[in-house]
This record gives sequence, C-alpha cells and structure tokens, in this order.
Amino acid sequence: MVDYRTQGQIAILEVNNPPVNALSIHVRKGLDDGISRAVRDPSVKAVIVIGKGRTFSSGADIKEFNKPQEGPRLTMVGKKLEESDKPVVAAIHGTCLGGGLEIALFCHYRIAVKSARVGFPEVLLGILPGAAGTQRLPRVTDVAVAMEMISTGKHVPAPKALEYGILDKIVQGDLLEEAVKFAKSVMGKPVQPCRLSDQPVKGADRLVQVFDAAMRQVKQRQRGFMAPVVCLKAVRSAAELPYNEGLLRENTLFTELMSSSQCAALRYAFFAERAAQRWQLPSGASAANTKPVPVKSTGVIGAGTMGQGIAICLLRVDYPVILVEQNQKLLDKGVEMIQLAFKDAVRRKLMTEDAMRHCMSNISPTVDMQQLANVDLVIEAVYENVALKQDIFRKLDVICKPSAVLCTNTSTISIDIIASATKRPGSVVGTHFFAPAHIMRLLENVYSKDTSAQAVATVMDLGKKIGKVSVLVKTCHGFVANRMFHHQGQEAALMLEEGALPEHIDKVMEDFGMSIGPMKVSDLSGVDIGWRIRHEVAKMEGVELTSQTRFFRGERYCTLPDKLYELGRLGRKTGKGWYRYEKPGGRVAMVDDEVTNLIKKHSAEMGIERRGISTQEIQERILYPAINEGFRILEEGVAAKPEDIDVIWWYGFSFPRYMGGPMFHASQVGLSKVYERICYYHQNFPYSSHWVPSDLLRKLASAPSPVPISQWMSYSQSKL
Ligand SMILES: CCCCCCC[C@H](O)CC(=O)SCCNC(=O)CCNC(=O)[C@H](O)C(C)(C)COP(=O)([O-])OP(=O)([O-])OC[C@H]1O[C@@H](n2cnc3c(N)ncnc32)[C@H](O)[C@@H]1OP(=O)([O-])[O-]
Ligand SMILES: NC(=O)c1ccc[n+]([C@@H]2O[C@H](COP(=O)([O-])OP(=O)(O)OC[C@H]3O[C@@H](n4cnc5c(N)ncnc54)[C@H](O)[C@@H]3O)[C@@H](O)[C@H]2O)c1
Repeated sequence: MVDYRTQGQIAILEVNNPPVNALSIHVRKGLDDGISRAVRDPSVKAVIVIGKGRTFSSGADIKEFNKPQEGPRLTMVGKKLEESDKPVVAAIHGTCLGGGLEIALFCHYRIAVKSARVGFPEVLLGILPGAAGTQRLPRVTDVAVAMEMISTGKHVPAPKALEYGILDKIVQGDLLEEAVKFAKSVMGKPVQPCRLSDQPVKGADRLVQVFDAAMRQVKQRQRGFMAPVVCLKAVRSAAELPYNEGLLRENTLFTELMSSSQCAALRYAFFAERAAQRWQLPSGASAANTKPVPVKSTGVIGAGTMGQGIAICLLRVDYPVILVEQNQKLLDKGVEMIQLAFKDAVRRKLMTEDAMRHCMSNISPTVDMQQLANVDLVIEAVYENVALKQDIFRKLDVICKPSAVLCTNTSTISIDIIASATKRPGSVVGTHFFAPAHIMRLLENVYSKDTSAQAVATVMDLGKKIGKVSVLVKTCHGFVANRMFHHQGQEAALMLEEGALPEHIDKVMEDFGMSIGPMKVSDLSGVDIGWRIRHEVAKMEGVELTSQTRFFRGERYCTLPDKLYELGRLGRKTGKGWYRYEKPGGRVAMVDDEVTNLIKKHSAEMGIERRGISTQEIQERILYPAINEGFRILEEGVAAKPEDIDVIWWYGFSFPRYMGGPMFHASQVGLSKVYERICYYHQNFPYSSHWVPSDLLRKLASAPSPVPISQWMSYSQSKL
C-alpha cells in the first residue's frame, strides 16, 4: 500500500492504493512505518511522499467510517511526518483531498503539477477535516481562505493554491524528478520554520469580521445544514486556542458531526451517486459490457425553454449543434436566448468571451430538419404532445443515418409510444433534462422495451461528458421524477383550495431544507407544462376539463392550476405565475394579491370552507405521496433501487442531500410511521389514489425489525 525506496539520499514513500489512494488502514500503517524507517536511516537526508496512479490521495477511506478505527490514526502519522528533522516534501498530482491534504500539510513542503487540485471536501460528507486540517490550513493560508475552503469543500486548482500559500511550488515535467530536485535543494535546511503547528494563524486579527461574514453566507446558502457551521467554528478555534487545544476542539466537533444523521445521509449519498452510474438492463447488458456510439455531432429540435438549455449543455463541451425550429422567428428568438445565457455566464466570469464566441460559432440554426441527416445524436424538445412527437420521430427515422441515437426530452410520454413511430425503436431513448437544463445537474435517461444497450450507453456517456449526473430508469408515464413530483403538485393544489397559500407551502418546504418550494418550482418549469400534460391525457380519454371539474379519472381534481394557466400566468417566463416577478424571466418571487384573491374565490366557488393547515400537515402532504409513489416505482422496477430515486431528487429537485432524499428520509423517519400516516391520509382523502399505500411499503413497514435501505429490494423479493 506504501512502497518505500531510496534514491541516493532521498527516501520515497509512494502511496499505492488504487483507484484513488484512499488513506485506508494499510496506507496509514505504510506511511507510519515509512517515515520511521527514513528517520532512522542515517543515509537518508530528505523524504518525498507521492501518490502512484491517477492521484495523490482522495483522503480518508470513507468505507472505514462506520467501523472501529484500527491502525495508526491519521493525526499520529502526520505528527511523525512533521516531527521528522529531515525535510519531508509532498509531491502532488491529480487530487489531494481531505486527509490527503492533511497529510500534505503535515509535510514541510508541498510541490504540485499545474493540473493538480487540493481541497477539503469533508463538509460534503457532513464532517470536518478531522486530522488537524481545520487547525493547519489557517496557519498556511489566510483564515478567510481556510473558512471558505473548509465550509464549501470546493477544490482549489494548483495555481490558486500557490497564490494562497498552500503550495510552495508548481513544477513542470516529471513530478518525481522535480520532487527529487526540490528535496535536494532543501536538504540540510532547518525544518522548524516549516512546521505549521509552530506557526501563528494568518489573519487572526480579522477573525471576528471574517467569521461573522462566513457564518452569514453559510446560513443563507445552506439552511439547516450543520456541517458548514461546525466547520467554521473549528477554524475559529484555531485562531482562539493554542495548537494542541485547537486539535482537541476539532476532535470534539468532528465526533459530534460524524455521529449525526446528516453525516449518515451524506455518506449514503456519496455511494448512491456512484452506484447510479453502474446501470444494468433487464437483458443483463450493463455499463461494464456496453460501448457507447461515438458522438461528434448533435442536433436539437425545438429552441424553446428546454431546447435552449440542452443546446447550451452540448455547446459548452464543444459539440457542434444543429438547432431546428418550426419557423425563422422562433429560431432567431431561441438563438438570441442562448447568446444571452452565454453573455450572462461571461458577465459572471464563468466563461471567457473567446469561449462564448467559440460556442456560438458551433450552432447551426435551421428550420430544415433535413440538416440532421448526418448527426450522431438528436435530442427532440418540442411541445409535450404525443402526435407532434410521433410526427417528429417518423421524420427523423427517414432523415437520420442508421447509427444515430434518437433522444426525446419528453417529461411524461412513454418512450414506447414515441419509439413506435419509427422503424428503429432500439435507437430511441429518453433524455429527460430538468429546467433550467444548462444549470440542473440531473439527466433522467429512460429506456423503452426496445431501447438498445448501445443507445443507453451513449446517453449515459453523454450525461457524463456534459457534466450531468445520469440515472437510468424504465419508461412509464412520467418516469420517476415527474411521477413522484406530480403528486406533490396535486396535493399542493388541494391544500391551496382547503386553506393554504403558495407562500405558506413554499416556506414550510424551504424550512424543511428544499432550496425552493414546490410552487416556485412550478413557476420555474412553467405552469403550462402541467396544463398541457393534464389536458393531453384528458383529450386522449375523451374528457373535457372545465373550471367546474371536480373529479377526473375518479380522482379529486383541483382546477386552480388550470385557472392560473387561463390567466396567462405561466410562471417566471411570463413574469407571473403563483407569484409575481420583477419582469418576464425574473427570479425574485413576490406574493401577488391577484393570486391570493384567485385562490380564495376558487375555494368559495367550490363551497370549501378554508382552514389553517399546520406545518406538519403541509410537510407530510407534500412528501408522503411522493414517497408512496417511490415505493410503487420500485415495485414496478421503473427504478432499480431506492438510491436511484434519491439521486434523482437531489439533482432534479434540489432535495437537501444532507437529508438523504425522500426514500432515505422515509427510512430515517421509520417506514412503519410513514405507512401509518399514509393510511391516515388515505382514510381522510379517499378520492386521491396517491394515498393508497404501496404494497412494498406495507411489506417493509410490517417487517419484524427495520429493513436497512440497502436491503429493501432483496427483502421485498424474498417476500414475493
Ligand atoms: C474514521 C476517522 C477518520 C478521522 C480523520 C479524518 C480525516 C479526514 O479529514 C476525513 C476525510 O478525508 S473524508 C474524505 C474526503 N475526501 C473526499 O470526500 C473525496 C471523495 N472522492 C472524490 O471526490 C472523488 O472520488 C475523486 C475526485 C477523488 C475522484 O473522482 P473520480 O475520478 O470521478 O472517481 P470516483 O468514481 O468518484 O471514485 C472512484 C472510486 O473510488 C471510490 N472512492 C473515492 N474516494 C474515496 C474515499 N475517500 N474513500 C473510499 N472510497 C473512495 C469511489 O467510491 C469509487 O468507487 P467505485 O466502487 O468505483 O464506485
Ligand atoms: N419546461 C420544463 O420544465 C421541462 C422540463 C423537462 C422536460 N420538458 C419537456 O421538454 C419539451 C419542451 O418543453 P419546453 O418547456 O422547452 O417547451 P417550449 O414551449 O418552451 O418549447 C418548445 C419549442 O418547440 C418548438 N417546436 C414545436 N414544434 C416544432 C417542430 N415541428 N419543429 C421544430 N420545433 C418545434 C416550438 O416552437 C417551441 O419553441 C416538452 O416535451 C416538455 O415536456 C420541459
């Protein structure tokens, strides 16, 4: 796990723990033995710590977190490195994260290649750097930088780390050769000035202002999330206490966080997200045995809200995009909006002017679908209308080359239905982006009964290339995300007519931890989207939905969202929806009396006496129907595992990751309790089928002891 060798008077400790050199027990032991041996050996005059493979070190081994600590502790190993009288140089490439950076900070010098990145991502796991990181970083760089890095977990590129004083030098060429040269240059120099534990905290005189400002930011950015707050307190203690006392304080805070439910949720999230990438089809084809179609050119059909965002995603990573619209006016508008989004990114320093010009030069706008003849992959993003989508796919079948992957961004329509319009259903696959498509990280990829493994591999790979988190699900109406979210929308509307207001519902859910409440989400996606879906379904079933409709498909139906749509209040894009915005496309949601009056008038018309609705009721009526639907989705095999559902919620709906997603949340609340409340609402609202408890939930809730989330699927299969 750590190879020890000498090169002249230099000892080299090479960490070798693929794939990312996590500091597992054998690595800590290897480093401990290695430094002792180097210190003992009189012929050794300097030491280099370096990582083999793709990275220096990704930090502590997260898989060891729930187990009793064995072997030397990281702080003990670090202390030995620091106490060595022979200079110790950390030679960094790839990533140097968490415990990896702590090890580097115990070394007397740090050099790195330009492409390296350093950081303390512990906060994203709900903990803090617990091997002296909170005490040592503010001694090597300014306390403000330390607070920012530790409370956000952001990776810092090597040139910035050099500027911050975290690195001593950036080297070019072979890292080990450069490290040897560097080690020779410091051989024999006293190491005492390089021991961070002896250094004062930098910028301690500004501690109070820096701490207050950082705390304000953290609380505003990440409401309810404990770890960043505790991280800041730990760094503050570095400036307030002597080094050894600071270490004890860090340890106390670390232990507190490590045992929290938020940390458990975030560890779950870390592995769940990676597990989602290991997709498998019922045929046995999987990520491991399927190659994607090479994609060099792309097409997007529809330059509306979603088409624009999707095109931006593709252009940003250098894919040429043929953008197709139904007429020149809408095409020009779409291109203009894309340009505006890029300009905004330039203004916010997220890209350079040159990069923007390059992206724009890669768009070929057209109203002629024939231009798509040679593209490798097309994404359709026209209105949510079955006949229209089928017509488009019929044409694509004729126009596109045989190897092309034909994707649809439909948010609800079964991929089977769309694919059936072509003679190559194997090439048709859902790529469900979330609004705003160039910002939201989720890509819900959807396979039909015919989708080929290669088409699936292609869209999963595309997701990675454009920086999305992809989750693969089986087709059905609404897939996973919208199928679950739909019930939230229904319940929210029903609560509005019973007595709640949009701002109440949003406040409760935002206090729960959602970054924006469901009514604001509806405004963001567009009130027309839901309207189109409901009316499309009604049309297919030969039903006319009117302002008087109270039941649809045997279910209680609330016409409020339809009334909003009929007023032209389509959400942010028209500057009015459940809220008022400063302008069309505006972001600041303001309570609008017109909406309050509309809701109250609607309740009166429906003969409903409005009542106060408690926080608990709002929370449960928003979350539990979605959770119940999540269990049905698992029962039907639409999602392969609960973890996939939770990934969809973090990235598609900004569900607070530190609460683990709706399915993990249910497991924390206790399935028997969740089941009991769902039964209660089912009794009270018998005309809403989303309250009919799922069989899988019932089975798991009645298990003799709680079934861990990782075993839900195997438990349910064993009970079939
Ligand atoms: C217990 C008491 C300790 C007290 C002391 C505290 C010490 C310290 O302060 C705490 C920490 O360091 S906390 C740690 C702070 N550090 C972090 O939070 C860094 C977390 N890691 C990352 O951010 C990314 O993995 C990298 C950027 C390193 C690589 O990204 P990439 O190239 O896209 O690759 P990828 O696909 O992401 O990973 C490849 C495989 O490696 C696996 N794995 C990865 N890291 C692991 C780890 N630390 N561990 C175990 N496994 C880890 C990963 O699961 C995956 O496995 P799979 O079976 O193939 O699925
Ligand atoms: N808006 C969302 O939040 C969201 C999220 C995920 C998925 N979706 C889905 O994405 C799709 C598009 O939604 P949107 O919100 O971008 O709609 P939109 O109304 O903003 O844009 C649709 C665009 O398609 C164009 N179009 C229609 N017929 C066309 C044709 N024959 N050829 C070329 N272009 C044509 C329209 O002119 C329009 O510009 C829908 O299927 C929707 O369900 C929307």
